[in-house]
Amino acid sequence: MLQSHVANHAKYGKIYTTAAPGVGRQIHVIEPEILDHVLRVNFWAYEKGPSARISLEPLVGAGIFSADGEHWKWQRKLASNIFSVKAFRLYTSEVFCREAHTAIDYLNKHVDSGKVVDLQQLFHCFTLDSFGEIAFGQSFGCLKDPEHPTEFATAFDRLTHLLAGRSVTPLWGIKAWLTGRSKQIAKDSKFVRQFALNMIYERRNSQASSPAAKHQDPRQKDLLQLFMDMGDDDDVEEAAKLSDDMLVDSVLNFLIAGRDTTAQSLAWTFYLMHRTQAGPEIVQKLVKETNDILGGGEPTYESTKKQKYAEACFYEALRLYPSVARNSKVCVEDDVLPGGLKVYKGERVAWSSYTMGRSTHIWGPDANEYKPERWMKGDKPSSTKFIAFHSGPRTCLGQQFATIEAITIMSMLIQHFTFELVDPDHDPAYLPSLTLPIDGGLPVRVKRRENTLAA
Ligand code: HEM
Repeated sequence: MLQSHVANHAKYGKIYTTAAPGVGRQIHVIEPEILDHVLRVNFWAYEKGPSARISLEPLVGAGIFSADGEHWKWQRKLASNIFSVKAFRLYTSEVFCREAHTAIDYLNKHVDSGKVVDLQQLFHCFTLDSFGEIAFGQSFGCLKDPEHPTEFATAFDRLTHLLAGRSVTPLWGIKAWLTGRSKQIAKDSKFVRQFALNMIYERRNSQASSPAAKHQDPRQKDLLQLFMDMGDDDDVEEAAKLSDDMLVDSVLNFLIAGRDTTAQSLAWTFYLMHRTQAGPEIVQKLVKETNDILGGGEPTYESTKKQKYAEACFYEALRLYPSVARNSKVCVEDDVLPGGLKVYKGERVAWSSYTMGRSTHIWGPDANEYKPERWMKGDKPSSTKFIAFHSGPRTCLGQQFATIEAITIMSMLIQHFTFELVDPDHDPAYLPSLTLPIDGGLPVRVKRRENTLAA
C-alpha cells in the first residue's frame, strides 16, 4: 500500500487524484507548500471528518485523534498540561530512566548468551510502562516479562492491526464481516475498554480515600486526573463532567499515541543503525556523543537536549519509517490549493509521510539513504517537509516527550550493550497497522559493551 503511493507519485508527480465509490475524489499530495496550506494556513477548512470517527471508533471512540472543532480543542488544551518543561524536569525524565533500567535488567539476563531477543517487543514494553506511570499513575508491568505480552497488549495490538485500512478501503465492513474480523474487533474493543474503565474505577476508589489529590495544581496532575477532574473548574469551555465512555476514549487515545509510535520508531532506528549497509560509524558516533555528554552518568532532561546526534539518528529513522505513514483530511469549505487546484466540500486531501520522506524532490538524490548527518548541518527542516509529527495546530503534542524518551533509552542501552541483528542483510517489511511496526519484530543478539563508562 505505501509502496504503491511511492510508485504513483513517481509516475504522476507531486499531486494526483483518484476517485472511488463511497470515498469520492481524493487529492494525493506530497508538496510541503500545499500541506502547509491544508494543515496550517486554511486549517479550519479541513477536518478529520465523520469517516475517520466511524472507522477508528472501536479503538479511539470520540477521543482527540478523531475529534474536530471545539470537541478537539478542549481535549488538546487539557492534555497539553502534562507536556510542560516543568513536568519533564520534575518527573517525566526520571520515569524514563527508571523504566530503562528495568529494560537493562532484562537484557542483562541474556547478554552474551546467544539468545535472540525481540528489541521491538522490548521497546513496546518500555514505552507502555513509562507512559502508564506518567499518564495514569501506574506502570503496566510489561517489562517484568517482555516475552509474554499481557492480555491487554495482545488485544490492543490486534485491534490496531485489524482496523488498519478501514477508512480508505471501500467495502471494508463487508469484508470484515465475511472474514470474521468484525467479531474479533468487537471482542478486543470490549476487552481494552473494560481494562481502561477498571483503571478509572481504581482511581476513583483511591481518590475517595485521599480527596486532597483533587486539589493539586493542574500541571502536577497526571493525564487521567486531568480528564477525571474536567468540569470541576471553569478552565475549559465544555465545562461538564466527562462520561465514563469519554474517559475511556481519552485513556485509549493517549495509549495509542504514547506507546506504539515511539516504540516502533525506536525499533526502526536500531534496525537502520545496525544493518550491514550502515557500517560501524553511526553507532560509534552515537557512543562517543553519549560518553562525552553523560560521562557514564544517567540522562536528564538537560542532557537529552544536548544529544544532537542521538536525535538525528531517531529523526532520520522517522523520516524513512514515519509511525503515521499516511493521513488525510476532508474539506468542509470549498478551497483553492496553492498552484490553483480547486477542492470542493466533501473531498479529501491525502498525503503519505512515507512517500515524502523518500522523495528526492524534498530530500535530494540520497533521499533513500539512512544518513543522520543530514540533520547535523543547517537549519532543521520545516514541519511540512519533515512531516512525521504532523504540522499546524494539530501537530503532535508528544513530539518532545517521544524525543526525550527515545534519546534516554538509546543512550542508556548503547552505553551497556552492543547489538547484532540476527539477519543484518534482511530488509524487513512493515506490518499493516494504524502505526508502522516492523513485521516479525526486531530479533537481535546482545553483547556487553567493552570499556564502557557506564556503571
Ligand atoms: C515517534 C513518536 C511519535 C510520532 C511519530 C507521532 C506522530 C504524530 C502524528 C503524525 C500525529 C497526527 C495524527 C493525526 O492526524 O491523527 C500525532 C498526533 C498526536 N500525538 Fe503524536 N507522535 C509520536 C509520539 C507521541 C507521544 C509519545 C504522545 C503522547 C505522549 C503523542 C501524542 C499525540 C497527540 C495527543 C496527538 C493528537 C494531536 C491533535 O490532534 O491535536 N504522540 N502524533
